[in-house]
Amino acid sequence: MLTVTDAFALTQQHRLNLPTETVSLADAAGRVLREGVRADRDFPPFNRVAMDGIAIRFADYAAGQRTFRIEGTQLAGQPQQTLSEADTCLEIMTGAMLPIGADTIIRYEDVSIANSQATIAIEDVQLGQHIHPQATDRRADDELLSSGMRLGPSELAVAASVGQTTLTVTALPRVALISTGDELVDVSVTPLPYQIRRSNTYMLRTALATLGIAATLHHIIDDEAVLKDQLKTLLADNDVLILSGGVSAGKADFVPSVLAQLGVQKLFHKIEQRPGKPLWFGTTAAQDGNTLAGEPKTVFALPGNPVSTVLCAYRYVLPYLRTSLGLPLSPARYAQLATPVVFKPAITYFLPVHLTSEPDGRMLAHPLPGSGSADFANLLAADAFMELPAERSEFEAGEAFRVWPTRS
Ligand SMILES: Nc1nc2c(c(=O)[nH]1)N[C@H]1C(S)=C(S)[C@@H](COP(=O)(O)OP(=O)(O)OC[C@H]3O[C@@H](n4cnc5c(N)ncnc54)[C@H](O)[C@@H]3O)O[C@H]1N2
Ligand code: MOO
Ligand SMILES: [Mg+2]
Repeated sequence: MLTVTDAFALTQQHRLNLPTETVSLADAAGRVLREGVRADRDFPPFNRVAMDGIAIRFADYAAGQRTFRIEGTQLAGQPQQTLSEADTCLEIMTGAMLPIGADTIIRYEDVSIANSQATIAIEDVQLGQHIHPQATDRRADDELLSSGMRLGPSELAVAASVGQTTLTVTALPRVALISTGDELVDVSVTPLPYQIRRSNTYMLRTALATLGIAATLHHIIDDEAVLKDQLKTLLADNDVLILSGGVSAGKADFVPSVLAQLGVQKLFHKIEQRPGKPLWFGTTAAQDGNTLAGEPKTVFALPGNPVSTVLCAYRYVLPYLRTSLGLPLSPARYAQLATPVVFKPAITYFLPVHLTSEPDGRMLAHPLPGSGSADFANLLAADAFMELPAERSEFEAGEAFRVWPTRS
Protein backbone atom coordinates (compact mmCIF):
# COMPACT_ATOMS: atom_id res chain seq x y z
CA MET A 1 0.00 0.00 0.00
CA LEU A 2 1.19 3.54 -0.77
CA THR A 3 2.01 6.27 1.72
CA VAL A 4 0.13 9.56 1.56
CA THR A 5 3.22 11.30 0.19
CA ASP A 6 3.76 8.77 -2.60
CA ALA A 7 0.10 8.73 -3.56
CA PHE A 8 0.00 12.51 -3.67
CA ALA A 9 3.14 12.59 -5.84
CA LEU A 10 1.60 10.12 -8.29
CA THR A 11 -1.49 12.24 -8.70
CA GLN A 12 0.64 15.32 -9.32
CA GLN A 13 2.74 13.49 -11.91
CA HIS A 14 -0.40 12.87 -13.95
CA ARG A 15 -1.69 16.39 -14.08
CA LEU A 16 -4.00 17.39 -16.92
CA ASN A 17 -2.49 19.32 -19.79
CA LEU A 18 -5.27 21.82 -20.29
CA PRO A 19 -5.42 24.12 -23.33
CA THR A 20 -5.88 27.87 -23.11
CA GLU A 21 -8.91 29.87 -24.17
CA THR A 22 -9.79 33.52 -24.50
CA VAL A 23 -12.54 34.91 -22.28
CA SER A 24 -14.03 38.36 -21.91
CA LEU A 25 -12.93 40.42 -18.94
CA ALA A 26 -16.42 40.08 -17.48
CA ASP A 27 -16.14 36.28 -17.51
CA ALA A 28 -12.58 36.06 -16.24
CA ALA A 29 -13.18 36.11 -12.47
CA GLY A 30 -11.52 33.17 -10.74
CA ARG A 31 -9.78 31.94 -13.88
CA VAL A 32 -6.04 31.27 -14.19
CA LEU A 33 -4.17 33.70 -16.43
CA ARG A 34 -1.98 32.21 -19.15
CA GLU A 35 -0.42 35.37 -20.60
CA GLY A 36 1.53 38.34 -19.29
CA VAL A 37 -0.33 41.65 -19.06
CA ARG A 38 1.73 44.83 -19.36
CA ALA A 39 1.04 48.43 -18.47
CA ASP A 40 0.01 50.35 -21.61
CA ARG A 41 0.78 53.66 -19.81
CA ASP A 42 2.43 54.79 -16.63
CA PHE A 43 0.60 54.27 -13.32
CA PRO A 44 -0.63 56.93 -12.70
CA PRO A 45 -0.58 58.09 -16.32
CA PHE A 46 -0.20 61.79 -15.37
CA ASN A 47 0.58 63.83 -12.27
CA ARG A 48 -2.70 63.07 -10.56
CA VAL A 49 -4.19 65.47 -8.05
CA ALA A 50 -5.03 63.59 -4.86
CA MET A 51 -7.18 66.09 -2.94
CA ASP A 52 -9.97 68.53 -3.75
CA GLY A 53 -8.76 72.11 -3.18
CA ILE A 54 -6.56 74.62 -5.01
CA ALA A 55 -3.42 74.21 -7.14
CA ILE A 56 -0.66 76.78 -6.64
CA ARG A 57 2.98 77.42 -7.43
CA PHE A 58 5.01 76.59 -4.35
CA ALA A 59 7.41 79.44 -5.11
CA ASP A 60 4.59 81.96 -4.55
CA TYR A 61 3.83 80.40 -1.17
CA ALA A 62 7.52 80.30 -0.24
CA ALA A 63 7.77 84.00 -1.10
CA GLY A 64 5.07 84.72 1.51
CA GLN A 65 1.98 84.82 -0.71
CA ARG A 66 -1.12 83.53 1.15
CA THR A 67 -4.04 84.88 -0.89
CA PHE A 68 -4.43 83.77 -4.51
CA ARG A 69 -6.85 84.90 -7.19
CA ILE A 70 -8.86 81.97 -8.51
CA GLU A 71 -8.32 81.77 -12.27
CA GLY A 72 -10.69 78.90 -12.92
CA THR A 73 -11.51 75.32 -12.08
CA GLN A 74 -10.09 72.07 -13.32
CA LEU A 75 -12.31 69.04 -12.82
CA ALA A 76 -11.29 65.41 -13.22
CA GLY A 77 -11.88 64.39 -16.81
CA GLN A 78 -10.97 67.77 -18.25
CA PRO A 79 -7.87 68.46 -20.33
CA GLN A 80 -4.86 69.90 -18.54
CA GLN A 81 -5.08 73.67 -17.88
CA THR A 82 -2.29 76.15 -17.23
CA LEU A 83 -1.76 78.32 -14.21
CA SER A 84 -1.10 81.41 -16.25
CA GLU A 85 0.06 84.11 -13.87
CA ALA A 86 2.05 84.30 -10.67
CA ASP A 87 -0.01 84.62 -7.47
CA THR A 88 -3.03 82.92 -8.98
CA CYS A 89 -4.51 79.50 -8.32
CA LEU A 90 -6.91 77.04 -9.92
CA GLU A 91 -9.58 75.18 -8.05
CA ILE A 92 -8.75 71.55 -8.60
CA MET A 93 -10.43 68.19 -8.00
CA THR A 94 -9.17 64.75 -7.04
CA GLY A 95 -8.33 62.79 -10.18
CA ALA A 96 -7.62 65.87 -12.29
CA MET A 97 -4.32 66.42 -14.14
CA LEU A 98 -1.98 68.76 -12.30
CA PRO A 99 -2.17 72.07 -14.25
CA ILE A 100 0.94 73.24 -16.09
CA GLY A 101 2.75 75.69 -13.84
CA ALA A 102 1.26 74.30 -10.62
CA ASP A 103 3.22 72.04 -8.29
CA THR A 104 1.40 72.01 -4.95
CA ILE A 105 -2.18 71.34 -3.80
CA ILE A 106 -3.87 72.85 -0.75
CA ARG A 107 -7.02 71.08 0.49
CA TYR A 108 -10.31 72.96 0.67
CA GLU A 109 -10.21 72.31 4.44
CA ASP A 110 -7.04 74.43 4.63
CA VAL A 111 -8.20 77.46 2.62
CA SER A 112 -10.99 80.01 2.91
CA ILE A 113 -12.60 81.20 -0.31
CA ALA A 114 -14.33 84.55 -0.77
CA ASN A 115 -14.68 86.99 -3.67
CA SER A 116 -12.92 84.66 -6.11
CA GLN A 117 -9.88 84.55 -3.86
CA ALA A 118 -8.48 81.66 -1.85
CA THR A 119 -6.53 82.34 1.34
CA ILE A 120 -4.34 79.63 2.77
CA ALA A 121 -4.97 79.07 6.48
CA ILE A 122 -2.08 76.71 7.27
CA GLU A 123 1.68 77.16 7.62
CA ASP A 124 3.13 73.70 6.96
CA VAL A 125 2.68 73.46 3.21
CA GLN A 126 5.17 71.17 1.45
CA LEU A 127 6.30 71.39 -2.16
CA GLY A 128 4.44 68.77 -4.21
CA GLN A 129 1.92 67.85 -1.54
CA HIS A 130 -1.24 65.93 -2.46
CA ILE A 131 0.11 65.03 -5.89
CA HIS A 132 0.45 61.40 -6.98
CA PRO A 133 3.30 61.75 -9.47
CA GLN A 134 3.17 60.09 -12.88
CA ALA A 135 4.79 56.61 -13.01
CA THR A 136 5.42 56.33 -9.27
CA ASP A 137 3.41 53.08 -9.04
CA ARG A 138 4.35 51.33 -12.30
CA ARG A 139 5.96 52.34 -15.61
CA ALA A 140 4.56 51.81 -19.10
CA ASP A 141 5.46 48.30 -20.34
CA ASP A 142 6.05 46.91 -16.82
CA GLU A 143 4.56 43.41 -16.51
CA LEU A 144 1.65 43.83 -14.12
CA LEU A 145 0.10 40.35 -14.27
CA SER A 146 1.94 37.17 -15.08
CA SER A 147 0.96 33.76 -16.35
CA GLY A 148 -0.23 31.50 -13.53
CA MET A 149 -1.98 34.19 -11.50
CA ARG A 150 -5.53 33.57 -10.39
CA LEU A 151 -7.76 36.44 -11.50
CA GLY A 152 -9.33 37.97 -8.41
CA PRO A 153 -10.65 41.47 -7.77
CA SER A 154 -7.26 43.24 -7.82
CA GLU A 155 -6.03 41.41 -10.93
CA LEU A 156 -9.22 42.20 -12.85
CA ALA A 157 -9.07 45.85 -11.81
CA VAL A 158 -5.53 46.08 -13.18
CA ALA A 159 -6.52 44.22 -16.38
CA ALA A 160 -9.45 46.60 -16.90
CA SER A 161 -7.25 49.66 -16.36
CA VAL A 162 -4.89 48.66 -19.17
CA GLY A 163 -7.72 48.03 -21.63
CA GLN A 164 -7.60 44.23 -21.58
CA THR A 165 -11.11 43.46 -22.89
CA THR A 166 -10.23 39.78 -23.14
CA LEU A 167 -7.78 37.52 -21.32
CA THR A 168 -6.10 34.23 -22.17
CA VAL A 169 -6.79 31.74 -19.40
CA THR A 170 -6.53 28.00 -18.77
CA ALA A 171 -9.58 26.19 -20.18
CA LEU A 172 -11.61 24.60 -17.41
CA PRO A 173 -11.60 20.81 -17.32
CA ARG A 174 -14.85 19.00 -17.92
CA VAL A 175 -15.48 17.15 -14.69
CA ALA A 176 -18.21 14.61 -13.96
CA LEU A 177 -19.11 13.75 -10.36
CA ILE A 178 -20.62 10.31 -10.11
CA SER A 179 -22.23 8.73 -7.08
CA THR A 180 -22.64 4.95 -7.13
CA GLY A 181 -24.78 2.74 -4.91
CA ASP A 182 -28.22 1.15 -4.87
CA GLU A 183 -28.94 2.52 -1.41
CA LEU A 184 -28.69 6.12 -2.64
CA VAL A 185 -31.79 8.07 -3.65
CA ASP A 186 -32.22 11.56 -5.04
CA VAL A 187 -32.36 14.46 -2.58
CA SER A 188 -36.03 15.06 -3.42
CA VAL A 189 -37.06 11.48 -2.52
CA THR A 190 -38.21 10.25 0.91
CA PRO A 191 -35.88 7.31 1.52
CA LEU A 192 -37.19 3.85 2.39
CA PRO A 193 -35.80 2.41 5.64
CA TYR A 194 -32.78 0.87 3.88
CA GLN A 195 -32.03 3.87 1.69
CA ILE A 196 -30.23 7.21 2.21
CA ARG A 197 -30.15 10.39 0.17
CA ARG A 198 -26.99 10.94 -1.81
CA SER A 199 -24.88 13.79 -0.53
CA ASN A 200 -21.27 13.21 -1.63
CA THR A 201 -21.63 14.67 -5.11
CA TYR A 202 -23.09 17.89 -3.66
CA MET A 203 -20.10 18.18 -1.37
CA LEU A 204 -17.73 17.58 -4.28
CA ARG A 205 -19.49 20.07 -6.53
CA THR A 206 -19.25 22.74 -3.82
CA ALA A 207 -15.57 22.01 -3.24
CA LEU A 208 -14.79 22.20 -6.98
CA ALA A 209 -16.69 25.45 -7.31
CA THR A 210 -13.95 27.09 -5.21
CA LEU A 211 -11.70 26.58 -8.27
CA GLY A 212 -14.35 27.89 -10.64
CA ILE A 213 -15.09 24.40 -11.96
CA ALA A 214 -18.77 23.67 -12.62
CA ALA A 215 -18.95 19.88 -12.53
CA THR A 216 -21.91 17.84 -13.71
CA LEU A 217 -23.69 15.37 -11.37
CA HIS A 218 -24.52 11.76 -12.20
CA HIS A 219 -25.66 8.64 -10.41
CA ILE A 220 -25.09 5.02 -11.39
CA ILE A 221 -26.64 1.93 -9.81
CA ASP A 222 -24.62 -1.05 -8.55
CA ASP A 223 -24.87 -3.09 -11.76
CA GLU A 224 -21.62 -3.97 -13.46
CA ALA A 225 -22.97 -3.76 -17.01
CA VAL A 226 -24.79 -0.47 -16.39
CA LEU A 227 -21.75 0.96 -14.65
CA LYS A 228 -19.52 0.01 -17.59
CA ASP A 229 -21.90 1.41 -20.16
CA GLN A 230 -22.40 4.73 -18.38
CA LEU A 231 -18.79 5.23 -17.38
CA LYS A 232 -17.77 4.67 -20.99
CA THR A 233 -19.96 7.57 -22.10
CA LEU A 234 -18.85 9.78 -19.22
CA LEU A 235 -15.19 9.04 -20.00
CA ALA A 236 -15.71 10.08 -23.59
CA ASP A 237 -17.37 13.35 -22.61
CA ASN A 238 -15.12 14.51 -19.75
CA ASP A 239 -11.52 15.16 -18.77
CA VAL A 240 -11.89 14.01 -15.19
CA LEU A 241 -14.27 11.53 -13.57
CA ILE A 242 -14.67 11.69 -9.82
CA LEU A 243 -16.62 8.74 -8.48
CA SER A 244 -17.78 8.08 -4.96
CA GLY A 245 -18.42 4.62 -3.55
CA GLY A 246 -17.95 1.12 -4.84
CA VAL A 247 -14.16 0.95 -4.46
CA SER A 248 -13.73 -1.24 -1.42
CA ALA A 249 -14.09 -5.01 -0.85
CA GLY A 250 -17.88 -5.39 -1.11
CA LYS A 251 -19.83 -7.66 -3.45
CA ALA A 252 -21.20 -4.60 -5.26
CA ASP A 253 -17.91 -2.67 -5.38
CA PHE A 254 -17.50 -2.90 -9.16
CA VAL A 255 -15.72 0.38 -9.79
CA PRO A 256 -12.06 -0.80 -9.97
CA SER A 257 -12.81 -3.77 -12.23
CA VAL A 258 -15.07 -1.77 -14.56
CA LEU A 259 -12.47 0.99 -14.90
CA ALA A 260 -9.88 -1.65 -15.80
CA GLN A 261 -12.24 -3.10 -18.42
CA LEU A 262 -12.61 0.40 -19.91
CA GLY A 263 -8.84 0.73 -20.28
CA VAL A 264 -8.28 3.14 -17.44
CA GLN A 265 -4.88 2.24 -16.08
CA LYS A 266 -4.74 1.96 -12.29
CA LEU A 267 -1.94 4.07 -10.78
CA PHE A 268 -2.86 3.16 -7.22
CA HIS A 269 -5.62 1.65 -5.14
CA LYS A 270 -5.47 2.09 -1.36
CA ILE A 271 -3.36 4.44 0.72
CA GLU A 272 -1.99 4.02 4.25
CA GLN A 273 -4.40 6.53 5.71
CA ARG A 274 -7.61 6.92 7.62
CA PRO A 275 -10.10 7.96 6.49
CA GLY A 276 -10.04 7.30 2.78
CA LYS A 277 -7.95 4.15 2.61
CA PRO A 278 -9.58 2.66 -0.55
CA LEU A 279 -8.92 5.69 -2.82
CA TRP A 280 -8.37 4.59 -6.44
CA PHE A 281 -6.58 6.74 -9.01
CA GLY A 282 -6.01 6.04 -12.70
CA THR A 283 -5.46 7.50 -16.13
CA THR A 284 -6.07 6.72 -19.77
CA ALA A 285 -2.55 7.93 -20.62
CA ALA A 286 -0.81 5.38 -22.80
CA GLN A 287 2.40 3.97 -21.35
CA ASP A 288 4.32 4.64 -24.58
CA GLY A 289 3.69 8.35 -24.08
CA ASN A 290 1.54 8.58 -27.22
CA THR A 291 -1.74 10.16 -26.28
CA LEU A 292 -4.85 10.48 -28.39
CA ALA A 293 -6.53 13.87 -28.88
CA GLY A 294 -8.43 14.81 -25.75
CA GLU A 295 -6.40 12.37 -23.68
CA PRO A 296 -5.33 11.58 -21.10
CA LYS A 297 -8.39 11.41 -18.91
CA THR A 298 -8.09 11.03 -15.20
CA VAL A 299 -10.27 9.07 -12.80
CA PHE A 300 -10.42 9.49 -9.05
CA ALA A 301 -12.66 6.85 -7.44
CA LEU A 302 -13.20 8.06 -3.90
CA PRO A 303 -14.34 5.84 -1.04
CA GLY A 304 -18.07 6.32 -0.43
CA ASN A 305 -18.00 7.03 3.30
CA PRO A 306 -18.67 10.77 3.29
CA VAL A 307 -15.81 11.85 5.55
CA SER A 308 -13.43 9.79 3.40
CA THR A 309 -14.82 11.47 0.30
CA VAL A 310 -14.26 14.94 1.81
CA LEU A 311 -10.72 14.11 2.94
CA CYS A 312 -9.73 12.66 -0.43
CA ALA A 313 -11.24 15.69 -2.18
CA TYR A 314 -9.22 18.21 -0.16
CA ARG A 315 -6.01 16.19 0.18
CA TYR A 316 -5.72 14.90 -3.41
CA VAL A 317 -8.39 16.03 -5.89
CA LEU A 318 -8.41 19.78 -5.32
CA PRO A 319 -4.58 20.08 -5.33
CA TYR A 320 -4.61 17.99 -8.54
CA LEU A 321 -7.10 20.32 -10.21
CA ARG A 322 -5.26 23.41 -8.91
CA THR A 323 -1.96 22.43 -10.46
CA SER A 324 -3.68 21.17 -13.61
CA LEU A 325 -5.14 24.66 -14.01
CA GLY A 326 -1.61 26.09 -13.74
CA LEU A 327 -1.83 27.36 -10.16
CA PRO A 328 0.84 26.59 -7.57
CA LEU A 329 -0.09 24.30 -4.70
CA SER A 330 -1.61 26.16 -1.77
CA PRO A 331 1.02 27.15 0.77
CA ALA A 332 1.30 24.68 3.65
CA ARG A 333 -0.60 25.64 6.78
CA TYR A 334 0.16 24.41 10.28
CA ALA A 335 -1.59 24.45 13.63
CA GLN A 336 -0.84 23.27 17.14
CA LEU A 337 -2.88 20.54 18.77
CA ALA A 338 -5.02 22.00 21.54
CA THR A 339 -5.33 18.63 23.34
CA PRO A 340 -3.36 15.37 23.09
CA VAL A 341 -4.37 12.67 20.61
CA VAL A 342 -3.63 8.94 20.50
CA PHE A 343 -4.01 7.02 17.23
CA LYS A 344 -2.53 3.51 17.19
CA PRO A 345 -2.50 2.09 13.63
CA ALA A 346 0.75 2.93 11.83
CA ILE A 347 -1.01 4.88 9.09
CA THR A 348 -1.53 8.59 8.52
CA TYR A 349 -4.49 9.86 10.51
CA PHE A 350 -6.45 12.82 9.19
CA LEU A 351 -8.13 14.23 12.25
CA PRO A 352 -11.03 16.66 11.76
CA VAL A 353 -10.25 19.82 13.73
CA HIS A 354 -11.82 23.14 14.59
CA LEU A 355 -9.27 25.95 14.21
CA THR A 356 -9.00 28.96 16.47
CA SER A 357 -6.64 31.87 16.08
CA GLU A 358 -5.25 32.87 19.47
CA PRO A 359 -4.33 36.42 20.62
CA ASP A 360 -0.66 35.37 20.89
CA GLY A 361 -0.65 34.48 17.17
CA ARG A 362 -0.88 30.71 17.52
CA MET A 363 -3.33 28.71 15.44
CA LEU A 364 -4.87 26.00 17.62
CA ALA A 365 -6.48 22.80 16.32
CA HIS A 366 -9.22 21.39 18.52
CA PRO A 367 -9.76 17.70 17.75
CA LEU A 368 -13.20 16.60 16.57
CA PRO A 369 -12.73 12.83 16.18
CA GLY A 370 -16.47 12.16 15.68
CA SER A 371 -17.68 8.63 15.19
CA GLY A 372 -15.72 7.67 12.10
CA SER A 373 -15.70 8.14 8.37
CA ALA A 374 -19.48 7.96 7.97
CA ASP A 375 -20.08 10.76 10.51
CA PHE A 376 -20.27 13.66 8.13
CA ALA A 377 -22.44 15.77 10.45
CA ASN A 378 -19.24 15.99 12.54
CA LEU A 379 -17.65 18.01 9.74
CA LEU A 380 -20.10 20.87 10.28
CA ALA A 381 -17.89 22.02 13.15
CA ALA A 382 -14.60 21.24 11.38
CA ASP A 383 -12.42 23.74 9.51
CA ALA A 384 -9.66 21.36 8.45
CA PHE A 385 -8.11 17.92 8.67
CA MET A 386 -4.91 17.73 10.68
CA GLU A 387 -2.39 15.32 9.12
CA LEU A 388 -0.88 13.20 11.92
CA PRO A 389 2.13 11.22 10.68
CA ALA A 390 1.98 7.45 10.28
CA GLU A 391 5.15 6.69 12.26
CA ARG A 392 3.79 8.16 15.50
CA SER A 393 0.89 7.08 17.73
CA GLU A 394 0.92 9.73 20.47
CA PHE A 395 0.62 13.41 19.72
CA GLU A 396 1.05 15.99 22.47
CA ALA A 397 -0.82 19.23 23.05
CA GLY A 398 1.20 22.10 21.59
CA GLU A 399 2.81 20.02 18.82
CA ALA A 400 2.38 21.56 15.35
CA PHE A 401 1.22 19.55 12.33
CA ARG A 402 0.05 20.38 8.86
CA VAL A 403 -3.65 21.14 8.37
CA TRP A 404 -5.71 20.85 5.19
CA PRO A 405 -8.46 23.46 5.31
CA THR A 406 -11.93 22.40 4.23
CA ARG A 407 -13.27 25.93 4.10
CA SER A 408 -12.10 28.52 1.61
N1 LIG B 1 -14.00 -5.73 4.16
C1 LIG B 1 -13.73 -4.43 4.04
N2 LIG B 1 -14.72 -3.57 4.08
C2 LIG B 1 -14.49 -2.25 3.96
C3 LIG B 1 -13.16 -1.80 3.80
C4 LIG B 1 -12.13 -2.74 3.73
O1 LIG B 1 -10.94 -2.40 3.57
N3 LIG B 1 -12.46 -4.05 3.83
N4 LIG B 1 -12.94 -0.47 3.71
C5 LIG B 1 -13.86 0.37 4.44
C6 LIG B 1 -13.57 1.73 4.16
S1 LIG B 1 -12.17 2.35 4.88
C7 LIG B 1 -14.40 2.52 3.44
S2 LIG B 1 -14.06 4.22 3.33
C8 LIG B 1 -15.56 2.02 2.79
C9 LIG B 1 -15.51 2.46 1.30
O2 LIG B 1 -16.54 1.92 0.67
P1 LIG B 1 -16.86 2.08 -0.86
O3 LIG B 1 -16.00 3.09 -1.49
O4 LIG B 1 -16.92 0.78 -1.46
O5 LIG B 1 -18.28 2.76 -0.79
P2 LIG B 1 -19.69 2.07 -0.66
O6 LIG B 1 -19.53 0.72 -0.16
O7 LIG B 1 -20.41 2.28 -1.91
O8 LIG B 1 -20.30 3.00 0.46
C10 LIG B 1 -19.72 3.16 1.73
C11 LIG B 1 -20.65 3.99 2.60
O9 LIG B 1 -20.75 5.29 2.08
C12 LIG B 1 -22.10 5.65 1.79
N5 LIG B 1 -22.15 6.46 0.59
C13 LIG B 1 -21.68 6.09 -0.61
N6 LIG B 1 -21.88 7.06 -1.51
C14 LIG B 1 -22.55 8.04 -0.88
C15 LIG B 1 -23.06 9.30 -1.28
N7 LIG B 1 -22.96 9.73 -2.56
N8 LIG B 1 -23.66 10.06 -0.36
C16 LIG B 1 -23.78 9.63 0.90
N9 LIG B 1 -23.30 8.47 1.35
C17 LIG B 1 -22.71 7.66 0.47
C18 LIG B 1 -22.76 4.32 1.58
O10 LIG B 1 -24.14 4.36 1.76
C19 LIG B 1 -22.07 3.45 2.62
O11 LIG B 1 -22.62 3.62 3.90
O12 LIG B 1 -15.64 0.64 2.81
C20 LIG B 1 -15.31 0.05 4.10
N10 LIG B 1 -15.52 -1.35 4.01
O1 MOO C 1 -11.04 4.92 5.04
MO1 MOO C 1 -12.54 4.52 5.36
O2 MOO C 1 -12.51 6.00 4.67
O3 MOO C 1 -11.86 4.70 7.00
O4 MOO C 1 -13.91 4.81 6.23
MG1 LIG D 1 -18.31 -0.71 -0.59
